[in-house]
Amino acid sequence: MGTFIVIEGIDGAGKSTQARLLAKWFEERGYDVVLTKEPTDTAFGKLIRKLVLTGGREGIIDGARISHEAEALLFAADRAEHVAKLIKPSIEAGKVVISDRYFYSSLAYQWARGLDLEWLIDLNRFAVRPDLVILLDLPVKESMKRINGRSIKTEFDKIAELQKKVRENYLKLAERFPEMRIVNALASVEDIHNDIVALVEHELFKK
Ligand SMILES: Nc1ncnc2c1ncn2[C@@H]1O[C@H](COP(=O)(O)OP(=O)(O)O)[C@@H](O)[C@H]1O
Ligand SMILES: Cc1cn([C@H]2C[C@H](O)[C@@H](COP(=O)(O)OP(=O)(O)O)O2)c(=O)[nH]c1=O
Repeated sequence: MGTFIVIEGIDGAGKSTQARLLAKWFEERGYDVVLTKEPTDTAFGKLIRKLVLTGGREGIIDGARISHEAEALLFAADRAEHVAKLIKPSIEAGKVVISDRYFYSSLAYQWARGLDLEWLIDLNRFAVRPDLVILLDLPVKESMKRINGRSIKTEFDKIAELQKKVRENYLKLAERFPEMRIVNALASVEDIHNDIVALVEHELFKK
């Protein structure tokens, strides 16, 4: 059996940067690595980008934004395909799977949208549990600085407010899910990478 590692955190926390570095670290040690992300690049992911992640007309059906419940179901559908077609087969083939976001994103974000946490957990029960989840934690102000210049999808303050709630949710989830480990993402890229490697070595190779 392979290994399944997930990187989580608010937008701009450094997930994709660290996922890439961790993938390289495993590759240099001879592992067969699958680096992947959610939302995926499949038709489901494209539908999410069209219906959920745009502030424009595309996210509107019959004059109203799509509901938060429909959002949660779209993310779950995308994830179901991701698990069935890529994650499960890769783990079974003995590979190291590294995913930039997973169902913890649905819990943190859709919960922040006001949906019921227990419903979200039930909805995502099909999703195989990772061996390790790295939660990159940093203040929203810092993440905002990092993504400044990226296309802002809605009004800035509203995003900051949502991200604050999402950050708090992640920290609460880390108390509930023992596979989640908090890493201080305020450090340099290199220091964070070293912290992640130390966790991987400690958590996955201790036996
Ligand atoms: N530790 C860090 N310190 C400063 N800037 C960083 C750090 N890690 C990543 N960045 C930069 O911040 C931005 C967001 O990083 P990224 O890895 O894309 O985050 P995410 O995938 O979580 O949205 C990028 O421009 C990246 O180069
Ligand atoms: C996977 C997932 C992401 N999201 C949110 C987090 C991000 O703000 C947004 C898009 O993720 P992001 O990582 O920014 O992907 P991309 O850069 O490809 O658009 O979707 C959820 O709300 N629920 C989920 O289940």
